[in-house]
Amino acid sequence: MASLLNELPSFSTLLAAYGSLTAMAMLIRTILNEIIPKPVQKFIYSKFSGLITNYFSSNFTFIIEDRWQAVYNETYRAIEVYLPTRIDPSTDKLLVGSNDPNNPTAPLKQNIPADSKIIDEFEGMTLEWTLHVRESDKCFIPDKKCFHLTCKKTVRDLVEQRYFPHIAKMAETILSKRENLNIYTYNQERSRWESAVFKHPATFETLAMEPKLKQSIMDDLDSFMGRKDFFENVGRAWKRGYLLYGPPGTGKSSLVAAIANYMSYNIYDLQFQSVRNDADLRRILTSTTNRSILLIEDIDCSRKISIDRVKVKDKQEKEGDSVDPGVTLSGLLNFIDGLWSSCGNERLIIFTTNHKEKLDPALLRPGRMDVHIHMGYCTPAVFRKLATTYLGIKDNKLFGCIDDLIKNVEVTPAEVAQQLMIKSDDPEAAIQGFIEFLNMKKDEVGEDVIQEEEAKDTKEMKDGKQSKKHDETETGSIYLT
Ligand SMILES: Nc1ncnc2c1ncn2[C@@H]1O[C@H](COP(=O)(O)OP(=O)(O)OP(=O)(O)O)[C@@H](O)[C@H]1O
Repeated sequence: MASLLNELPSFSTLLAAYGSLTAMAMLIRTILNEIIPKPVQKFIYSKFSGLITNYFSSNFTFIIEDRWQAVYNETYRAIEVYLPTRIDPSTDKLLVGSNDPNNPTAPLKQNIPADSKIIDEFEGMTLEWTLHVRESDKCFIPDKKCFHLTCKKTVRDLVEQRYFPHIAKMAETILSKRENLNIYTYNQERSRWESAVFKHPATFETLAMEPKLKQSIMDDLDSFMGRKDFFENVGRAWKRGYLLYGPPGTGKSSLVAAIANYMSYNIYDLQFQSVRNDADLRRILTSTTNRSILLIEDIDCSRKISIDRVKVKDKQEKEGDSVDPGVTLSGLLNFIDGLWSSCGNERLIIFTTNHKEKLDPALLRPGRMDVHIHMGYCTPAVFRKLATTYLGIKDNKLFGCIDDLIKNVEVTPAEVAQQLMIKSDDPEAAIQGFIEFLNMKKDEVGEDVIQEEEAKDTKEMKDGKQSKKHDETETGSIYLT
């Protein structure tokens, strides 16, 4: 032991060695500082420290962004639905609010604010969630959102195999039990869909329509709903396109509401003015969810979509490739029945128009919109349904007289409803008032016009053609392409 102590360097020798080493290190550091630029030093340091932290850290982080390549990320969507159900009382921050204008006292909805932590427990694992939002500096590019899920490295596989499928399943259950439907509108400034609670009272029960027409629409919807295998087997995208056309006030919007209520689908109401171009349209459409209705109302009024495609092409040729054609019909059709149509399942696409004749023929080609539904003027059957709804009566001695008048006067269900509502507490007076209204309308149109119509109808009958007024304009019809 004594000899070992003798062999150890003395304290002064150690001190001297330490001094020289320190001086050498400082010299090397000064030389490196001189030679290596600061940004490179920083980079090397961050990589080095990152490696050390990763090596020694026992945590693993999954990052789930809102979009996955070209489409909305379904995993992100499931987390968005599931996570608010895991908010516990210890949370120190919460987003709260309501989007139900019909019910201001409805229970507050809760959501997760950016950068705050949510802890979830699953099968003995502790999982820490944070929502990160990166604000976009360009108004037409949406903010980037992502969830970070941090867990122990040791349970990473378990999280992938058990926890994520659990979230997907839970989200589906939550969505299937949702009490309210939503209606979405696209906010161009914030580049995102924004929702409000959709509580429209229209149902197939309240809708006044020719019974056969109504039944055939319901049958068509039934044969669409829940038939994933059928659509797969016949090689079609699980989508259905409806074109509703007819004069204003014949119930096109009411039918859309009735369909949404019948199917329990949310509505995405798209105004073409808020779409810049086809790329924008594709991004907007791929951000909609399954089991929903994409509604484009008054499609004939969309200046952009009805731009003559030949004119755009001419302009492009004249002014070079820089001309942005905006939204083109082909861009829209590509989503309806082109290659992009297979993105998403169980979707209805509904266009409405007051002027079918103004639509681009490409949209009307067989197979494009699967079903064309004509919403026509009031018929005796439609009147009776409205009388039952608004006056609570199924029959009246004056109904025969109304039937005769209705066959000769173009009156919309909206007009009928309005008239009947005036005296809904006194059915007799309401019926009398309605007859007066019909007579007034008849006089306005003028006897000679009616005679002209009748002469035309008779001629068409003689020629073997069907009367347009009775076939389409009045009664409504359904046409499967
Ligand atoms: N077929 C109908 N059955 C019951 N109510 C109807 C019907 N058609 C119209 N109405 C009543 O008239 C109102 C207006 O109808 P709606 O907005 O559905 O017509 P529209 O065809 O969509 O009109 P527009 O083309 O102007 O948008 C509705 O709120 C509803 O009360």
